[in-house]
Amino acid sequence: MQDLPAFFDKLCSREQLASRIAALPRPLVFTNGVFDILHVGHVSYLARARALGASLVIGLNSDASARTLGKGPDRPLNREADRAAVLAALESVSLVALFDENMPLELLKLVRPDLYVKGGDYEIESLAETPLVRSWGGDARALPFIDGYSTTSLVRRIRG
Ligand SMILES: Nc1ncnc2c1ncn2[C@@H]1O[C@H](COP(=O)(O)OP(=O)(O)OP(=O)(O)O)[C@@H](O)[C@H]1O
Ligand SMILES: O=P(O)(O)O[C@@H]1O[C@H]([C@H](O)CO)[C@@H](O)[C@H](O)[C@@H]1O
Repeated sequence: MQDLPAFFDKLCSREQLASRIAALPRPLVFTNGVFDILHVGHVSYLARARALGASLVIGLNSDASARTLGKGPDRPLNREADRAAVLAALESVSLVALFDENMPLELLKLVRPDLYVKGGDYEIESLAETPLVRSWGGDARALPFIDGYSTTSLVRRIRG
């Protein structure tokens, strides 16, 4: 594709990560997920996350990684490059980096965010990410869950 929109610059390879992270304003907020079909729960959550800092980095599960999470045999429906581009188009998002592991721990060690967030569908104190981020003086917080919105329920409705 030629003449890509500017938001494609927010997609970041592992090789570029250190220099791109160093250039972002702090405090830096980090979250991760699959974000298969974007919905109002996601975009509200990401806007709230961004408002807690000066930049927001997304760790995005690769397709291979997402397939291990038990969301269904045909998930993710959107490929990683497409999920990354949709997130990058959001004003709230500063950078999107893929991760291939089951959990984003190696990526977190490279980014070293000031704040780690997940939605209220997670018990933040029980996540392995929480003590890791606190080990360098950062913190972790759960953000409000907006009831009635999930990719899985959307897929069920579309399929009748
Ligand atoms: N309705 C919602 N309100 C607030 N945050 C949400 C909501 N849905 C998802 N999130 C957050 O967005 C991030 C990505 O979530 P995820 O991709 O699992 O969305 P999902 O819609 O729950 O998908 P799925 O149904 O496939 O599990 C997670 O950190 C999650 O906590
Ligand atoms: O989109 P999801 O399913 O909310 O994202 C998952 O979050 C997990 C969480 O960080 C607990 O460790 C993570 O391990 C998984 O790889 C997905 O990103």
